[in-house]
Order: sequence, then C-alpha cells, then structure tokens
Amino acid sequence: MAAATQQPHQRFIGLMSGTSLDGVDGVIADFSDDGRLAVIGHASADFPAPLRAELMALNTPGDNELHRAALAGNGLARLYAGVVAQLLANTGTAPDAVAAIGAHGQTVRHRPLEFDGTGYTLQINNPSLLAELSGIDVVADFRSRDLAAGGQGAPLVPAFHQALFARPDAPVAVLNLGGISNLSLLPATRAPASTATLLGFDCGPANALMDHWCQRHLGQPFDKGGRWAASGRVLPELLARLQAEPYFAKAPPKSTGRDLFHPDWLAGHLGTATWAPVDVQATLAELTASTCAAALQSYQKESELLIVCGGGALNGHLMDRLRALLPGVQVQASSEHGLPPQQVEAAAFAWLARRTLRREPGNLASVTGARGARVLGAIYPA
Ligand SMILES: Nc1ncnc2c1ncn2[C@@H]1O[C@H](COP(=O)(O)OP(=O)(O)OP(=O)(O)O)[C@@H](O)[C@H]1O
Ligand SMILES: CC(=O)N[C@H]1[C@@H]2OC[C@@H](O2)[C@@H](O)[C@@H]1O[C@H](C)C(=O)O
Repeated sequence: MAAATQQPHQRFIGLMSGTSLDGVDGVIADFSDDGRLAVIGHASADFPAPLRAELMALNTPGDNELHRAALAGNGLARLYAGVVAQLLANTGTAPDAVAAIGAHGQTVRHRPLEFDGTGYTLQINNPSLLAELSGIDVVADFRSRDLAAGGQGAPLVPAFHQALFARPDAPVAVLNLGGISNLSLLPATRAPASTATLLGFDCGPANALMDHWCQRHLGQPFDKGGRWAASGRVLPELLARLQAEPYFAKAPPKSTGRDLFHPDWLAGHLGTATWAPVDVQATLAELTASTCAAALQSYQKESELLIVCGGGALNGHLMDRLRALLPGVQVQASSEHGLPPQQVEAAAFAWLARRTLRREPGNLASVTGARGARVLGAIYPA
C-alpha cells in the first residue's frame, strides 16, 4: 500500500478592495511550506453603483454613520462572497480546501496619530458574514494592531513585495499605483545587514484624484491608458502648488489616504483659476509620476529596477512619465515579474492571512514605525 502523501501546499484566498473604490480583486493561491506562492486563479467584481457611492460617502463624516457603515459592511461581505465563489468554481476548489481568506475590507478613515492626534484606521467589513457565506475561516482587520503598536498601520505590502520581488545582488523598488501610491524599497537580499533596511511608505495620490476629475469632466470612472492626460499640457503653476503639500516632503514612516487627498484638497489648490480640465488632468498625472519618482530618488538612488503594480501600471501615460523622470531606471509592470498588476495586492492579503494563521508577524517595524513585529488581524472561524 502506498504511503499517505503529505499535503504539498496550503491554499489561501486574498481579497482587496482598495482606495480607488473600483471594486474587489481576489486571488486564490497555493503556498509551499517555505511561503512561496503560485496564484492559481483571479476573479474580480465591480462595486454595484449604490454600494460604491455609499462607501465613497463614508469617507467623509456624515449622519447616521454607524448604521450606514454596518449596512455597507454587509454589502461588501456579500460582494466578497461572490468573488470567493467564483474563485472556488474556476479552480474546482472545495471551501474546506482553503485554509483562510484574507479580507482587507474598505478603508473609509485612516488617521495615524500624527494626522490629527486620533490614531485609528477603519476598514469597513463584515468578516463574520463572509465566514458564514463562504464556509471558510476569514482573517480581517489587518491594520489596527500595527497602529496599536505605534505604527502607521500602512503600508503592509512591503514585506510581501520583499518575499516576491527582492533580488540577491541588487536593490529593487516596487511601486503600487492604486487610489494612493506606495513604494517599497527592497535591499538586495545578500546586502550586509547594516545596509539592508527595508523602507516603504505612501508617496501620495496615484489614481484617486485623476479618477475623480475624469468622472467629473468626462463622465468616465478613469482615464483609460492615460490618453486624456496625455493630450493635455502640464500646468507648471498648479503642479508647483500641489507639490507644495507638506506630506510629500515628510520623512517616512508615513501613510495617507483620502482623508488628505480628497476632491476638496484639489479644489482648494485650483481656487478660482479657470484652467482647461484636460490640462488639470495632465497636471494630476504629472503630480503622481513626479512625487513617486522623487520618493525613489530620495530614498533609493541606486535602484535600477522599478516594478509597478496596481491599476496605474495599465496607464501607459503614467508609465511613460515615470520612465522619463527616472532615466537609468528600468520601469516595468509586475506582469514582467510573474504577477499581473491587479493581482499583487490581493495576493498580499492571502500571504498576510497565512502569516496570521501561523502566528507570524505581518508588519515591518522599519516600514510602519511600530514598536516591533506584530501578528496582524483577527480570525473569524468558519
Ligand atoms: N486601463 C487602465 N488605464 C488607466 N488606468 C487604469 C486602467 N485600469 C485601471 N486603472 C486605474 O487603476 C485604478 C484601480 O487600481 P487598483 O485596483 O490597483 O486600486 P486599489 O487597489 O483600489 O487602490 P489602493 O492600492 O490605493 O488601495 C482605477 O481606479 C484606475 O484609475
Ligand atoms: C489605510 C489603507 O487602506 N492604505 C492603503 C492605501 O492604498 C495604497 C496605500 O494607501 C497603502 O498604504 C495601503 O494599501 C496597501 C495594500 C498596503 O497596506 O500596503
């Protein structure tokens, strides 16, 4: 009789609904014992318009928030459950073959201490409902523990970027262009310990303001390929005003969100000027590219490779501007390094859920500024 074979891998699902508020991305991935992963399926779902509108509205203080947030959490959990069902069906996976789902939730407030002295981060979610609907353990609320330990609670993906993209002999930078941009600066894995500090921080707005402007003036949710921005002219005076935002010059650790970079922030800088909308869009794209490029040049000059993920990697104009602003740096989409741009963050939350189940820390104190490594999140058993 053949000896019983050991299970060769563990399967996890990761679900991300990020600050661009475009919908949910999910991946299902197999992890080997040493933590390497193979994504075996991807599924996504757009937000139904009323849920998107409510999640967007909940980013700013308003009436009856507790009730509305609870209902939005239910709506999000049901959308998540639909994505999980697609992932299971597409890959012929039974729920009990999945160790856990890492479900990020929807950030509607992000207030690390120095933002306004409050010190909390809030991801709307209903992990109990998702566990009930999916029959799978759910890990959620990944950020609060890092904040409790004095950290920013974000970004959390740099540790995953390190596991996935770091190289033995050369540093690598990884840029996520979602609603907000964040950069991971990965030292060479063989670098001496004294020079091997991994940094990561949010650079500023990526697509959030461009999406807003595009919706307002073209009635479209985003600027496909960046073609509208590419047809405009950068406004030097406006660009200088936007770049003067103190957040950009702040040293890490730092993180941000729609709490700072919201439509009123843009409106305040536009003032009463009557610039052509297409030129404002070109300027917003330049703001994204220039702040990300400046962040790389300030904190990892020696990097010759920039791997770009997130939906912004599909914006040809943004990618061109990054290349122009970073001569000598190869700027490549993450698809050239094994994982399509829209799957990286979801895969990161599958990876983080696995860490939590194994009681392994998910944060990096060098990135978030937390007092130390912490096991992140809460587990909701199926
Ligand atoms: N073909 C495309 N051309 C230009 N932009 C695109 C394209 N596809 C997606 N995007 C942009 O990418 C955004 C979605 O990116 P993504 O899903 O990575 O963001 P997110 O995960 O919601 O945000 P975050 O990483 O800040 O949490 C869209 O809102 C849009 O602006
Ligand atoms: C509070 C919050 O949701 N932050 C997000 C957001 O989207 C991009 C950037 O701002 C990053 O800090 C973070 O997401 C990724 C997944 C992170 O934690 O690494």
